[in-house]
Formats: sequence, C-alpha cells, structure tokens
Amino acid sequence: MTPDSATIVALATAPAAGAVGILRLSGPAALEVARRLAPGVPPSPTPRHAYLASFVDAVGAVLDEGLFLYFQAPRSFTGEDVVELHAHGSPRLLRLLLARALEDERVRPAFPGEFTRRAFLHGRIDLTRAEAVADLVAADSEAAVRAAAAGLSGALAERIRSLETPLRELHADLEGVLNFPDEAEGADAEAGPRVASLRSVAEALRAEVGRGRLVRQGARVALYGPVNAGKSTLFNRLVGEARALVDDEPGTTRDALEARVEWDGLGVTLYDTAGLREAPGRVEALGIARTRELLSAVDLAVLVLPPGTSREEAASWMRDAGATPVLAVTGKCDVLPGARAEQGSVGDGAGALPIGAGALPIGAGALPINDAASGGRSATLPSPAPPRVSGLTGEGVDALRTSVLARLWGGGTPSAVVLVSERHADALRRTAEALGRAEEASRVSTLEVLSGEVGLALEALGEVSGTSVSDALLDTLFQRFCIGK
Ligand SMILES: Nc1nc2c(c(=O)[nH]1)N(C=O)[C@@H](CNc1ccc(C(=O)N[C@@H](CCC(=O)O)C(=O)O)cc1)CN2
Ligand SMILES: Nc1nc2c(ncn2[C@@H]2O[C@H](COP(=O)(O)OP(=O)(O)OP(=O)(O)O)[C@@H](O)[C@H]2O)c(=O)[nH]1
Ligand SMILES: [Mg+2]
Repeated sequence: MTPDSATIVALATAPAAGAVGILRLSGPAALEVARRLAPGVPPSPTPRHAYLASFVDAVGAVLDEGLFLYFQAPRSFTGEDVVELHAHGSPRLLRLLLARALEDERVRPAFPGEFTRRAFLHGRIDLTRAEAVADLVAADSEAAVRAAAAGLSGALAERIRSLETPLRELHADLEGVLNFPDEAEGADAEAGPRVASLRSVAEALRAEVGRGRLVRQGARVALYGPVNAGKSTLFNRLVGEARALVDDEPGTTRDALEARVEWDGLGVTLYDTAGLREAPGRVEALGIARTRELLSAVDLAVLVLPPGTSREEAASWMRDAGATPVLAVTGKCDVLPGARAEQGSVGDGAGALPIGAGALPIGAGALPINDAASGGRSATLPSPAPPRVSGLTGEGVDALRTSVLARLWGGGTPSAVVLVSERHADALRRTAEALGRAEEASRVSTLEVLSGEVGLALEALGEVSGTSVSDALLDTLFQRFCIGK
C-alpha cells in the first residue's frame, strides 16, 4: 500500500470559467516543477506563504500573474510536498499550465480522488474522513453538508474508535490468556458480557444507515390516493409552483411528476401520482400501475383523501401502499363546513372519519382503524383524525410538512446524524455477526475460537476506519471522487 513516488497534478477547481483556477501538484518533484512555471519564486520558498508570481511558458513568455503557494511535506493536505498555482480562472490557460507541468517525466495526471487517497495513505486522515470529503462535495442539501462536515471533523471516526479500542483490548486480553495462561489468569472471565456490550454498540451504529441514506440522498415522499382528491393541487402548493396540471376531471395526472424541495435542510423528492380508481381507461391504468410501483419504493406515502371518506375506505386505500409507511390527510378541507362537520355528515357516522379534530398527530403511526365492536371510539385508540389540508388555500400545509418531517426523521436534527453508508453498515454487520459468534463461543467453546471471532470482528471494523482495507476497496472508494480532489 505504499504510494507510488510519482508527482501528481490536476486542476483543483472546476474546469469552467471562474474568478480563480487552481493547479495543484503533490509529490517530491512538486516544488521543482512548479518553479519552472513560476521562475520568479525563490528556490526555497517560505512554506504556506502566498507569493505573487508570473506564470510563464517554455520560452519565458508570461501567461498569467497569480499566487504561488508551497506546502512543505509533511505539513500539507496530502502529507507530501504540495504546490498550488492560483491563476485566473481561464480553462484554456489552466490547460496550458497543466500541459507544461506534465512535460516533466516525474509528473503524471492525478487519478480521481488521488490527492485525498494520498492524504489517507500518509495517515493525514482516516478513511471515514476521506469519505466525508466525497460526501461533502456531493452534498445537495444543508443537512447533507452539515453531516458530511461532522464526518470530516471526525464524528464517525470517533464512534468507530470507541468500539475499536475496547475490542482491541479484549482481543489482547484473550491472546494474553492463551499465550500466558498462568500470568493472565482471569482476564477472560468477563469476556461474554464485554462481547455482548460491544455487539450492541456495533448494532446501534449500524442502525443509523437509514438516517445516513435520508440525509445523503434525500427522502422520497409520494402523494397518492383516489382520483380527484386534490393531490396535484397539494403537490403544487408544497413545491411552491404550478408544476402539475390540475383539473376537475378525475384522472388528470397520468405520469408521476417529481420535484426536489428542501425542508428544514433535508432534501425531499416529492412525487405527484396518478389517482387510483377501479376500471380506468387503458392509458390511465398504466399510470396507476406506475403509482403502485412508486409507492413501494418511497420512504413515506401521503394518502390524500377526499372529505368524508369512510374509515373502511381509508383503510383500504392505506393498504395500497403495501409496506411503505402512510400518512393520511383529508384534502380540500376548505369545503368542509367546520370542525363539527363529521357529525352525521358521512354515511352512518360511526364508520366515518372524524374529519374536524384539529391538531396534527405528529409522528403518529398508521391511522388507527377501529373495528365495529369498539363502536368507533376505543379506550386505547383516541383515533387521531387525519390532519386537514387544503392545497387550494394552503391551510394545514405547513403542519403537513412538519408531520412529514417528523415521520421521516422521528425527532432529533438532521445535522446531528453520523453518516453511516451502506458500506459501513455492511462492515458493521459483519462485526456484529462475528461478535455474536464470539458470544456463543464464550459459553460453549474454547478460548481459541472466542479470540478468533473477536479478531474477525476487529478486521471487519477496520474496513470502516481504514486500518484493514485492501487496495481494491480503496480503488472502489476513491472512484467516487472527482479528478483533482
Ligand atoms: N487552496 C486550497 N484550499 C483547500 C484545500 C486545498 O488543498 N487547497 N483543501 C483540500 O482538500 C481543503 C482544505 N484542507 C486542507 C487540509 C490540510 C491542510 C494542511 O496543510 N495540513 C497540514 C497543516 C495543518 C496546520 O498547520 O494547521 C497538516 O495536516 O499537517 C491543507 C488543506 C479545502 N480548501
Ligand atoms: N375546494 C378545493 N378544491 C380543490 C382543492 N384541491 C383541488 N381542488 C379541486 O379539485 C379538482 C381536482 O384537483 P387535482 O389537484 O387535479 O386532483 P388530483 O387528485 O390530482 O386528481 P387526479 O390527478 O385526477 O387523480 C380540481 O378542480 C381542483 O381545483 C382544495 O384544496 N380545495
Ligand atoms: Mg393529479
């Protein structure tokens, strides 16, 4: 895993016109090569001092005037000698400077993520922080920026360390007993409980992958329900512009529409779907099939019900979402006569949804469905009424947004999240599984087996921090990065 000795070069800024464009070199020849482009800079420049310099071509003609910044190894981002040329942000000029740097045979173009990879290989940052760099660059919501920044300052690294350190100590204790049974007597006595508690730490960390995904990719929320319930009108209101067609003819929406919004810093992709109904036309039926497919893929389905929908009907609509959590709302609430409207207004009363009950049941689970025997009002289920909204007037829309976030997020703030990726979760799963087997071994097997499993747990965990990673894994990880990062 020793890095090669080549000096690498790449643009550190986007290849587009801008105020400033940066060419960055890292490696043993960085200073010498950069000084050939900026001969006015002294041979031993003061590290971290910004020199104003002329950048010249092969015959000494001036191409630009810019800043020259030298970072002396190991006090640099990569841990190697680094030079940055801060030129004017002309893509063509920067290509000229890049080509000049590449004329030296010690220099080659950097691979995607190679600067960060070198920072990792030189122990400047651990793997969780290197990955946080990529998360930060890719972040497209405020929550994603904040969570990545927490990762960059070592939040995940700290959590992993709090598992890795005691695990390593346990492993050392066990190996001690195995190697020096007389001296280390009793060091293994607590092995079972120690393993069990470490396992629960690993499981808890692993459980954060869901939140990590929500923050990283944003949540997906679909509006669905019967035709003509006011879904598209509500969608437009939530998005803040007239994206979806609205009409009083049932079956107006055929294709699902999507829009990206940011609520409380959390990215949310909102979908408007084709209304569901029996026996639609052929094209509309295709739209309905697509709605069902989408419903199974989203994080939350918002069921928009027309006023006066019966409890039985509502329950049946809710089943359409399958395993996806549902938040039911009563739409078009501006047409309701008032808070007492449900009394006798729909069907037989007992089976009707209480429409008017004011407050939003934030975080309430699925709409409780009372059976006939409970008389529609059981002692244990105070049957929260679906919150009322009107896409037309905007009433209840802010409260709906709050409810959606509460259902997606379930408390806490998105910025407090540790970004556990699918990759981390997989390594943590293997850690927990090995600890599970270790726990079993502590009861029924030999100390060798127990220690072996603890060793395997450590190895799996090392894939998160980077203490045990293969080159192949690093290749995959750093492919996510852009060139010059
Ligand atoms: N111009 C520029 N801006 C940049 C970067 C860069 O490489 N160049 N970065 C690149 O991604 C980020 C900053 N990251 C950096 C991290 C460490 C060091 C560094 O020199 N570390 C030394 C010294 C620390 C100190 O003296 O406080 C070290 O860790 O030893 C520099 C940049 C974002 N902004
Ligand atoms: N009074 C009132 N009318 C509404 C409201 N929302 C929608 N409507 C009206 O109801 C009709 C249907 O609205 P849409 O938003 O197209 O309903 P939809 O659920 O998307 O309908 P489909 O796409 O056909 O399933 C239109 O005439 C809207 O103007 C509301 O909050 N209050
Ligand atoms: Mg519609």
